[in-house]
Amino acid sequence: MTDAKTSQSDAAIVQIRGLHTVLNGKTIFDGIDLDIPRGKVTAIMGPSGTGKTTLLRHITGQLRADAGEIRVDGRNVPTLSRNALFDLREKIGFLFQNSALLTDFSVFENVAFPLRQHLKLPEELVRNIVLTKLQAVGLRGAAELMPSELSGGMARRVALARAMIRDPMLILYDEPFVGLDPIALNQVLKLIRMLNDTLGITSILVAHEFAAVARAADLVYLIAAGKVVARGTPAELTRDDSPWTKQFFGGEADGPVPFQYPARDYASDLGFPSSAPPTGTQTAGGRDAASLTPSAERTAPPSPASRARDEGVASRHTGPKA
Ligand SMILES: Nc1ncnc2c1ncn2[C@@H]1O[C@H](COP(=O)(O)OP(=O)(O)OP(=O)(O)O)[C@@H](O)[C@H]1O
Repeated sequence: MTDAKTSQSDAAIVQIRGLHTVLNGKTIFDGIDLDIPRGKVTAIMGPSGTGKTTLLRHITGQLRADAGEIRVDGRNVPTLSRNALFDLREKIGFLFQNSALLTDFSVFENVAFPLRQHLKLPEELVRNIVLTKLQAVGLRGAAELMPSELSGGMARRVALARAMIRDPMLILYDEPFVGLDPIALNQVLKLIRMLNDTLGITSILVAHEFAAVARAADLVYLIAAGKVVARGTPAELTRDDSPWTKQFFGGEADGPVPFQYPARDYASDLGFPSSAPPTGTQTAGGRDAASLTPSAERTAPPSPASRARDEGVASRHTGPKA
């Protein structure tokens, strides 16, 4: 695992220790430790379904962990009262991939919404704050447009203005680049970096696009199979040659990231006697936490049942391939 000069525990705004999460019987996190350095852009990457959004939900206290500490700005989130949690969330901005704009409200009213919802400010002040944020994302001139009149990239930037409206200490971006053309993607990317630096906030960026992440992030965590499998600057991860980083950043179909979603033994699912050993707790990556060996390193010949499970192509009529 690589290391990064940028992260030190004492500078971390988010500190996660020993995080364990099981959802629907599936282990999503199997003892994760993670530090998000203050004032930096940290990317969380990993295969689909590995728990990146779940991690964001832990940070905001929307989802309780089965075990572990999640400290945000020094406060242990799982132990916070309802009011303390509410106070904490006031300091966190969110940007989701679908932008989540209110379709019946103008751009101006969408951005003003969090101010109007929580604070009783004079209208002139609301107007100044909203226009300042819209100016920062380049859309002051679009203040009177409705969401249906915006391109995907513009909608994302409006959502970004709304996420910043209350000057958060931390912004969480959940796949902010999805569906954007290269120009819009680069605009959002530049904004994430620029707002982080000029406003002195901390950003957590969940994204799949490594080329974009490499340009915006100071630090990258790669999560897979319930664990942090790599951590470092984008340059460090590019050089890292562990099977996880090679497969994930090389976009290769084969490697430790399994193709199959965790499932019961294939042969017994098809009504044949099972020759597979009993499986332990499945991780989000779909493999037992204790058996993260890349497939190339497995030495024993596969049993018919495990071959059928790996290949996943046998039909109900022919049964698993022998
Ligand atoms: N509330 C829930 N109850 C049960 N299972 C859940 C719940 N939320 C998420 N999961 C499961 O947890 C796993 C992780 O989901 P999550 O959305 O965090 O993954 P992700 O890494 O963000 O995926 P993607 O990159 O595809 O968005 C998935 O297998 C999902 O089905």
